[in-house]
Amino acid sequence: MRRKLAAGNWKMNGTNASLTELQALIAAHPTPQVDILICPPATLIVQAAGLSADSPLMIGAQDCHAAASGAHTGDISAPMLADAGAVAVILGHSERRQDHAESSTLVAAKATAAHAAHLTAIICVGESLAEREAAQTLDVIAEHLRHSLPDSATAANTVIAYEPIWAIGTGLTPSPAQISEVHRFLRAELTARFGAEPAQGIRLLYGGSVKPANAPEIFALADVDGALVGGASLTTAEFSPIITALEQA
Ligand SMILES: O=C[C@H](O)COP(=O)(O)O
Repeated sequence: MRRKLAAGNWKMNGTNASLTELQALIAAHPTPQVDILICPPATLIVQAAGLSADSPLMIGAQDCHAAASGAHTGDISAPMLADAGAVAVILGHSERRQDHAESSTLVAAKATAAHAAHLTAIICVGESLAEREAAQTLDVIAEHLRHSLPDSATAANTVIAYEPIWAIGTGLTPSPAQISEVHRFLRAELTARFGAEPAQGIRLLYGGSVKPANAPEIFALADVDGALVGGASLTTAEFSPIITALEQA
């Protein structure tokens, strides 16, 4: 049985003042029936981890370097994130693939580093609108998955997030049939690579314009084990009902 996961990605948003939202979220969900993870910007990880230390809410990061330490100005390593209090790290988000030209091979190296630091790697895959319109969605997903996922991936240390690029921050979402098709495909690809039992345990998140209004329909789909939420994770008013919808799914 896969435990469901509501993950919030604050992206490049948030200052100390935003920690009041985190406090409110912790207070609103003292005994959640699902895992809750907030990935604030790196500058807030230490404070966020301190605030949530006595609660079930977990703190994650949004990226890490593939090396454990060294001359990489401006970068942060997986052991540093773990030391700061993070338990997970988002890797291969489309915004990093686009803004920083990150390849799937690099994502796999980062995931290997995350695993070595005992962080859960949340590995993102997803097609652009042009790729969907050219009927290349499953090919793109297969390529992302094959090359971004290291052999060290297990159900305990890896989560896959399907995020169609055209649905991120746009208010657009794929139809339930489109989400189901990709999640079914992801499960089949994982089964082919890792075997049925390990593949059954890996959680698959959907991400892209998840809001309180559409969360129940998305969470009702087979093989959707939760969500990676951007904009709606910034406030407790929006994220809390998404968590509740996941608990009730
Ligand atoms: O990591 C989160 C996703 O990019 C989704 O962002 P969004 O919920 O603002 O569309």
